[in-house]
Amino acid sequence: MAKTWWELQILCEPDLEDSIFWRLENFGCRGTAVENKGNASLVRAYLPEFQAHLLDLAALSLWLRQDALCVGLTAPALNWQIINEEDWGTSWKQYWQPEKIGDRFLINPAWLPLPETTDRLVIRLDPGVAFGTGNHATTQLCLESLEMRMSELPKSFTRVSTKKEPVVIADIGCGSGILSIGAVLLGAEKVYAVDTDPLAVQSTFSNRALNDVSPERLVPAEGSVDILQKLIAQPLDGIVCNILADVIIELLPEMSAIVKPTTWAVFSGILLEQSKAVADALEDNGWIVATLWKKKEWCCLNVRRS
Ligand SMILES: C[S@@+](CC[C@H](N)C(=O)[O-])C[C@H]1O[C@@H](n2cnc3c(N)ncnc32)[C@H](O)[C@@H]1O
Repeated sequence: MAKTWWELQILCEPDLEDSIFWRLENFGCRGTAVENKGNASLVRAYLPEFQAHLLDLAALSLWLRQDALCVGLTAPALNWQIINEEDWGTSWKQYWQPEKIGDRFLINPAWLPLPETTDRLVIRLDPGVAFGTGNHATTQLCLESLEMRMSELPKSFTRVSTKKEPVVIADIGCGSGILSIGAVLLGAEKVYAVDTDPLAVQSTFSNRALNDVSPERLVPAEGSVDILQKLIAQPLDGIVCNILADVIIELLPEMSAIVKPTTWAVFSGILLEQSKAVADALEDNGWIVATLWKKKEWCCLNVRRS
């Protein structure tokens, strides 16, 4: 575990938030938060000190500048400082507030009290070092798609299943487990949550406990489609996969082994300009693209097997 961390502070135009989050995620940052500063946004992110040299931070600054100038926006200002282990966990938490997503979800940070009354499905989260606080457009698109897909399940369906035909889902690239927990709350009988990053798997385990989801209903595992092939007893009813477009395209052929003619899937992590390449790859691998939903520069493809 790192003893010291870089705290990065990026003051930017609000329209740049998503591309900055994505850059930071790829840079290896753990935990990002955003605060409104008048007409601007202040993005904070944290990275173990040993993972980046000053030169890397300078390069990051250049990338952020280029990303902004490419879309005709003002270059953001990046500042950094070193902070201690004890401080990093608490420093970004104070900027992360409960957030409603779609018609049915409320994301509640683990350290804040639950609302006294709500008609929403509450996902309690402490993402720790994993991606998935719910404030990224791609996560929101996936939750909204799951909501739409799974609204056919009986309204009375809750954690205690009474449903005759269980819905079994895989969350590929689970991060904090936010989509897996969302799927369980919407009525999935069982969700397999896989991620190649062991810290993400650890985070999904913790969030499973935090949301009182039983180990039978949410099964986290380190790996990708390969591990799913070993874990599942029968083909999946649904897949949700929020990873980068290139990774999705690479994983598609392997997915054929875990689906059946009625399987549906939600793919996100796709920039609008990459949507055609992903849609073509999906069709080449036996999927029918039903809808494309967009938010900011990101999109989500809702697809089905037949
Ligand atoms: C954008 S995050 C999504 C997290 C969460 N599902 C959400 O929607 O907020 C993508 C996750 O995919 C994981 N990942 C990257 N490549 C992967 C692969 N080939 N197989 C499985 N997971 C992968 C990363 O470690 C990361 O946690």
